[in-house]
Amino acid sequence: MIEVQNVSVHYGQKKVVDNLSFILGDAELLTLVGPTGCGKTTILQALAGLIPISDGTIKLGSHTVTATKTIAPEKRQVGMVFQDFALFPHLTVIENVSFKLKDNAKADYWIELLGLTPWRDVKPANLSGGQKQRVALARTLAHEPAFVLLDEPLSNLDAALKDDLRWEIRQALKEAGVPAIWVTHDQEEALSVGDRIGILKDGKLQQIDTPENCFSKPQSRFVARFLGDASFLPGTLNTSSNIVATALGNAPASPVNDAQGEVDLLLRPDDLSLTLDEAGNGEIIWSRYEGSARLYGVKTDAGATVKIRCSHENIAEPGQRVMMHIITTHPLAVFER
Ligand SMILES: Nc1ncnc2c1ncn2[C@@H]1O[C@H](COP(=O)(O)OP(=O)(O)OP(=O)(O)O)[C@@H](O)[C@H]1O
Repeated sequence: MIEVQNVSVHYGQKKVVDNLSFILGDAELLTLVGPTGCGKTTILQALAGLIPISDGTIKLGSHTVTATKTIAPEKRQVGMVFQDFALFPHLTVIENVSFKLKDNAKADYWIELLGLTPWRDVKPANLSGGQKQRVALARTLAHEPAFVLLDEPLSNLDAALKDDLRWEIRQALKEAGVPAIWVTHDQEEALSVGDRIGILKDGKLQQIDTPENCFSKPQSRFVARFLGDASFLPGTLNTSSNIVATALGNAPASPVNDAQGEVDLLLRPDDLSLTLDEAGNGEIIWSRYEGSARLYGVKTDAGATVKIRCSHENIAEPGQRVMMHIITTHPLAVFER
């Protein structure tokens, strides 16, 4: 278990992590996202013991760290995985994974589990990026860490490789049964691999919850925008029925911070249908081809702009009139105007 309570970190006078608190259960995977410079790497470094904290408490199993009572990184039993793999170039895969291990069986176990057996006696220069990252993970897990910190582990890899490897890494961490924190700048990655996701801004945790809750019940417009395409459509909330009425139809509402009366409804691009219709309620202003889908920017007749994602077969051009309807049936977040 990792327990972080009211932790702050300063670089000189500048507070870069501000009153951070969360508890991570055994085998739980937390993904941390946020704009560049928001403090993600600093949090990992503080947990690893590479930089001191200026306030608060970190509990790592039986160890407790404070601003005045620190514990050396090598005593924290931390496993770290970096974007640049950090392998020894002169050692083979098995030598890298079993480095400083007394028992090679653990190295063999993770080499096999991560599909590296055919490359057991090969040096890193002869491996692909994905294979190198598997070796780095095998080495980390073979040393039986109490917790694992991953700093952008996939950012040096091709898009095609990332999808499979993110699942393999998640499965391996679950197999190891240790708590892990995975820092990424890729919102989609954070939403898909994390048991929970934490969204940071200026060193402060804005929200920490399941990916589903953070995406569909964001506690702020910042979180709503950061996790995906977000349009805000004016509406009026009926608080007794929790239905919001908008120019594009009614929808069940999930009010944020007791929003009421005149509100803005959060719409994701899949929450709306779109058909060509001269007598419709808006006009296409731009279109973006995405391969399997098309994303449209549409101006409603009332003057709001919304984004709508449709099948690639649904072709509309800027300037064409369209009819839009809200099609989602689950409650949508509404914010005070
Ligand atoms: N050694 C340092 N000395 C002074 N300031 C630093 C140092 N390292 C980082 N910072 C500052 O601390 C803040 C947080 O940096 P950090 O690297 O943790 O952000 P990040 O969220 O990981 O960013 P990115 O997504 O770009 O990697 C930034 O404003 C950065 O400029």
